[in-house]
Amino acid sequence: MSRTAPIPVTLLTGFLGAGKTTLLNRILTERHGERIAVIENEFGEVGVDNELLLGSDETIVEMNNGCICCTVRGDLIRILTDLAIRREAGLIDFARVIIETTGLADPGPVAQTFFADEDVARCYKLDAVVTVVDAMHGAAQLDAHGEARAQAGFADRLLLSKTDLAEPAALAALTARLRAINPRARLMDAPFGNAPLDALLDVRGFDLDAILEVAPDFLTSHHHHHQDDIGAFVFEAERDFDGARLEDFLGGLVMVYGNDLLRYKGVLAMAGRPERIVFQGVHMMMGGTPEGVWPAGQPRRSRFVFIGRNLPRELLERGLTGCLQKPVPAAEVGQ
Ligand SMILES: Nc1nc2c(ncn2[C@@H]2O[C@H](COP(=O)(O)OP(=O)(O)OP(=O)(O)O)[C@@H](O)[C@H]2O)c(=O)[nH]1
Repeated sequence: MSRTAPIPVTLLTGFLGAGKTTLLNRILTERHGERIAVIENEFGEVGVDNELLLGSDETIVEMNNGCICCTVRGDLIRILTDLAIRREAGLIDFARVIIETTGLADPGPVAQTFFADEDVARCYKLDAVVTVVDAMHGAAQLDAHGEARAQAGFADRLLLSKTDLAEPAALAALTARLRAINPRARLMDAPFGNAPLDALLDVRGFDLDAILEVAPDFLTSHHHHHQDDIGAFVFEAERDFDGARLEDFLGGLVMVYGNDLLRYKGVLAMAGRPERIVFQGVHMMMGGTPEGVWPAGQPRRSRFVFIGRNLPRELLERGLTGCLQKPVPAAEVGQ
């Protein structure tokens, strides 16, 4: 299909909330003079990350109907093939692809696609697996989740985010542990995605022989099972949130469920605030920042995604609905 050089692909991975989108935004907004096609895979059926990406004139393809490492691997092949065809026809232009996986993806099967599918292998070459590790929550994530260990094990680059928040002793212990899991990868501090671009792109790092050494069944294994108790809950609303009530509710929620709330994020409409409020949370750490305005002529529609273990869905539904501004009674409308 392709007569030109294979297109380099960077696989950006890391556990839920590690800082993948933050790093991606850093890459997209840096003046590197290159067009990048981005494939975003999110865990909930409704995505938020595409709204958080800054370099919006890039080609961005969303994959939200399943996790890239299992159910939607066929979609990934179709998307990659379609991008290559459109590029060759001169309809779009990009020099490389960055795939941001869900925080629960095992990068192994995704990397496998670049060797196992003929069309993909002809048009693309996997340049590197870049894994972001949260310096604050990383050790607990490595303990609890096989996916976090696989992400570290497959990495060509290990980037430590949130080094600004971690205790030096904990940081040293995590660094030693990552080096033991994956001595092959170059490891560096990258608070807020701050790492030199030339250390991330054109790494020519993905080494099939090295991978076959640590994962001999890499080219043949297909099955990956997510922990069944981890799920996503999506809440959408067209009434604004009451800021004080939302703060109270989320404060109480994380006190009780913080351990199991792996990740929550949203783009929210708050009463009295004209801007969109981007809300981010990982376990008990959360915060909101104003980011951009709502598109003119469209409803201020909030979208909130929670990812966690045994999520209290009913409580979330009731609690969040209770944080919305009360509807104006019909009798008062037009008075
Ligand atoms: N203090 C601090 N916060 C960070 C750093 N990197 C990322 N964050 C914050 O951590 C939160 C999660 O960051 P994201 O970049 O959205 O993480 P992600 O890996 O894309 O998350 P998911 O894709 O939802 O799993 C956001 O609130 C970021 O601002 C860092 O180095 N230091």
